[in-house]
Amino acid sequence: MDDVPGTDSIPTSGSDDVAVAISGLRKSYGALVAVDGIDLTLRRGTVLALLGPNGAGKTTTVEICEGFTTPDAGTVTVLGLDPRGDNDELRTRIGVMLQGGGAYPGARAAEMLHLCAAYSANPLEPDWLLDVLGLTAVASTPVRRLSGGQQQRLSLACAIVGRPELVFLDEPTAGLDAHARVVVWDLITALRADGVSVLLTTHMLDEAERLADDIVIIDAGRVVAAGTPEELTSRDARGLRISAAPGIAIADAAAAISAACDGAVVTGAETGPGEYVLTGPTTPAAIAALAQWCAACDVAITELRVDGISLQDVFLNLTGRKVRA
Ligand SMILES: Nc1ncnc2c1ncn2[C@@H]1O[C@H](COP(=O)(O)OP(=O)(O)OP(=O)(O)O)[C@@H](O)[C@H]1O
Repeated sequence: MDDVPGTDSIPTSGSDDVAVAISGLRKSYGALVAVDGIDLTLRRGTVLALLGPNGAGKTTTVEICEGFTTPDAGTVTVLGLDPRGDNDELRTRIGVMLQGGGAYPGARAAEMLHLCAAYSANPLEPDWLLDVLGLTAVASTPVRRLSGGQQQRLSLACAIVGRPELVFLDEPTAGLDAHARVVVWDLITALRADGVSVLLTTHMLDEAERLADDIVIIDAGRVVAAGTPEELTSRDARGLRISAAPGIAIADAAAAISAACDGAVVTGAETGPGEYVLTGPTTPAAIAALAQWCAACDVAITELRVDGISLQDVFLNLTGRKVRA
């Protein structure tokens, strides 16, 4: 994709190189603790992916940054400003893509985008954006008649048409087909290349791995891991993958390998029904210990591989496999 046209004028100056700084952030809804002491930093001109299972607190965190929700404790600065106290100034400098759109349902797609563009002193060309996002053919279709994926793309267009310095994208590719996902990924890459900072929430590990400079994994309102995609996946870069019956005591297998390998750190996870990964040593001693454990426990392995560890393995190891409410 071409660069976003005319983005030389995007202001990236500021007192520092931080777009979003969050420290000790907390938010509860009654007895439910949605955000439980989150710290994170989005560097200017980079993409940060906030990853987490359902209900982890991603949207709450982003809504606090956008000024829509008041935190109970902690500090948040966005482009050096207070999201609630300085909301009027921030509105002109940030772009927000909400889950579920936020457009006027009666307006036509192009009208909607032109309306969003009219709020900016120096907007992107709306018709160019419609074209890039594959929406030209539905430009005069009322928003309520657009498909879910078309509404999602229009929502993204509305978030970026005003040339924001910083854009919040809440699950930007949820519900999009494979072609549309790639278009959105290319657009996010082009925004980053033009100096725009992006805070992205996603469930899609491949999306985070592909787009993000930094990844923060949260679970139950807390940060459980943070780093570059490379840092997160090279922490335990290799492991043993096995296929066997679902539900075997993989933690016991991990303990057996650890005991045979001088107490090396070994973690076991079932990454899919009957599919397991044991992160840690892959030496002959580790494989022999695994085989001995299988023999002792009457576990039949149908496949054994020595493999690299993916972000999905790291994510499942950290957040478990239980489906969240
Ligand atoms: N306005 C609210 N009132 C009560 N509970 C809320 C409210 N908003 C969020 N929650 C709860 O706070 C927790 C965190 O929700 P949040 O939407 O931030 O999670 P998420 O990580 O974005 O989840 P998902 O991936 O499913 O969108 C959830 O248990 C949710 O039910």
